[in-house]
Amino acid sequence: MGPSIQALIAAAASFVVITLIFAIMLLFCKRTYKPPTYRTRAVNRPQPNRCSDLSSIALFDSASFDPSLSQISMSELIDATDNFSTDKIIGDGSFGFVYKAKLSSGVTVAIKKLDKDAFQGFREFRAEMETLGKLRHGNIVKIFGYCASGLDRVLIYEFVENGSLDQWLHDTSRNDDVDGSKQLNSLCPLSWETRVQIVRGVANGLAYLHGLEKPIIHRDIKSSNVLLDSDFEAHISDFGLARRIDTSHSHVSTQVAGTMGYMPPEYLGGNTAATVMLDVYSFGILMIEIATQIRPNLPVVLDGQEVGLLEWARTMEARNKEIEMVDSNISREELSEAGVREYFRIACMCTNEKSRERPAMSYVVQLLDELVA
Ligand SMILES: Nc1ncnc2c1ncn2[C@@H]1O[C@H](COP(=O)(O)OP(=O)(O)OP(=O)(O)O)[C@@H](O)[C@H]1O
Repeated sequence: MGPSIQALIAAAASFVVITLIFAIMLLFCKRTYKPPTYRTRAVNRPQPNRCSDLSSIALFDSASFDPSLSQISMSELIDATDNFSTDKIIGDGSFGFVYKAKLSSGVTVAIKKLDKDAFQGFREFRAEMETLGKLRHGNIVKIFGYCASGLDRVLIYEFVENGSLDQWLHDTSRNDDVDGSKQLNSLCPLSWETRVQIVRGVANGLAYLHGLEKPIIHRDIKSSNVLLDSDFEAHISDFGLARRIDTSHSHVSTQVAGTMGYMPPEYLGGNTAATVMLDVYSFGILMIEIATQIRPNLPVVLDGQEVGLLEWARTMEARNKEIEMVDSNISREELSEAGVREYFRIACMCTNEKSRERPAMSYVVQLLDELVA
């Protein structure tokens, strides 16, 4: 009798111990599991910690928006997108999906529906409406209208036919032939001439933003925020992090945000006073990315060692090996040595460690005009 009671107690004790171990493991897994995500926007994204935060930012004053922008009803957007059907998705940004749709007027637009639970989404909506909503320039994407219904916020843009530069540079599926064989289509890879034209367009758009009476810092210049129209003309998009500088100041104090690989050293070091030189640096990195077809956050091998893209580009430039840096898919006959050298010289000027020594975008436009000529 005695041993069987002991055996029972031992069995019960082991059951309790095993259950406890399982419970602890479950708890641990729940805490550490993070769903996979390919959204990589802000390095420092403010999160709502009180309900009032969300409701105060959710309220908006449409009086500060440009009156020429159309306010579009949610029912029209639901009709145009088949109730935001996944078939209509053309992109996925940090704050929601982007849909392609035709409005009842017949205009084709890109519709960005901001995630309802994203606090930053409401800020993005306001920032876009209050900056981009008032801008008119050939190298800046046009906002067509908006929809604010309950907690839903939707931004409606002109549709830019050739999508983002990022896709043209890095999305290899674009090169897949129908039967899956890797055959480059006639536009891929982008020619050197087209790349220089795109760079010039972005420079022109930035020079416009920085030259406004109250300059605008974009703060997130990168290849996925450059859209290409049917003529491969560049249109700067995504003004969710943009800030206006007051006329009496040369900077704006703000939280550090942006995309890794494109942010200047002074900003990464925690300096929260953002100036237009922040965009100049990101633009220089973008120039290197466009020429080399290498993502700025990936390491490059130099003399058998992995280094950052910028360090590699600077070293190669110092060794007069600019042509070797150019994407190997571009025919060498297309390249002029002097032109490529000047291209990288401009990129290196823009990415100077010292922000004060970077050139103004208006001067960069001048240099690029001479390069094109
Ligand atoms: N006006 C537009 N016309 C055509 N395509 C667009 C337009 N706006 C956005 N897209 C597509 O949707 C994608 C997502 O855009 P979005 O600005 O939301 O995010 P992102 O810039 O790619 O990423 P993140 O938000 O992390 O910076 C773009 O890369 C582009 O392919």
